[in-house]
Amino acid sequence: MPRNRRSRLRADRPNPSGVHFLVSKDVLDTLVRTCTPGPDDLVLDLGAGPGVVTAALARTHARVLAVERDPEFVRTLNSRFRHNDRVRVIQADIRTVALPRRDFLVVANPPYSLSTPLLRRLLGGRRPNLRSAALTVEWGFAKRVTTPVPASRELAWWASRFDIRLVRKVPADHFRPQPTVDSAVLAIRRRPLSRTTEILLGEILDAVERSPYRSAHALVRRIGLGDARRLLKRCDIEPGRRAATITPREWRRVAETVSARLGRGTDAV
Ligand SMILES: C[S@@+](CC[C@H](N)C(=O)[O-])C[C@H]1O[C@@H](n2cnc3c(N)ncnc32)[C@H](O)[C@@H]1O
Repeated sequence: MPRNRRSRLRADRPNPSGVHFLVSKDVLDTLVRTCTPGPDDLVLDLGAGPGVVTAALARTHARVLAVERDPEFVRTLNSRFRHNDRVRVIQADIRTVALPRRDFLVVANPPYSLSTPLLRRLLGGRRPNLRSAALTVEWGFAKRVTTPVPASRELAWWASRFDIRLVRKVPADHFRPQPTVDSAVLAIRRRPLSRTTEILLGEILDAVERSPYRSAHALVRRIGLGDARRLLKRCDIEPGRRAATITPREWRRVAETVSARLGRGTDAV
């Protein structure tokens, strides 16, 4: 049977689990290049399947942790990487598997149904050890998490602590079976921030969630961050703007400015 007919048949097979395997070398290269792991890095492939991403990561000489729930795939992975002591296979659920206590990277094509719980785990914790990630996600999800003014407090929190960038669109035919929607490669990079900035940012985002229609000036004054008008001007934010229109990056600048002021022990903004 001609090759394209065979793959068309595979693509047409019902896929109740919603699992889509990557069949594009180009996308695989993009995923790896986005994170550029090296021999000193620890990289997680979450939802490793038969190991196409794991194999690409192994070629970078990074230490690789392949996490997979399905026992059959785990057997395949163990057999495929049995001679590579830089690759460890773990049979576990990516929603609960213990995350490394040291800095790590994630390069993966995880199940799309788990995109939100996964990002919640990777980006949402108090002191995230995730340094950077390259993930495939549904196109709509990618748009939601990269919009400049996120729709929820949780998305704003992620965006204020990490650079989240849409690297490229990935057409459905880059997977087997084909998903019903297009996908995207998402790049995520941690932006370190001090504990004080983190606390201030949390307070600001809480206040925005409570009072999205309040002006930035009224909101900052209510939180008690000093001379609100001066602080906002210094951060290039028009004080009359509605709180909900201000980007997480701009709020982060406000929190950093206040934090730096507190660090110097002076009230001057
Ligand atoms: C989209 S497939 C990707 C497989 C492979 N990474 C690839 O790109 O070809 C997702 C994989 O995650 C696995 N999986 C689904 N739910 C999981 C979970 N909760 N924990 C761990 N693995 C899971 C599936 O068995 C499947 O192998």
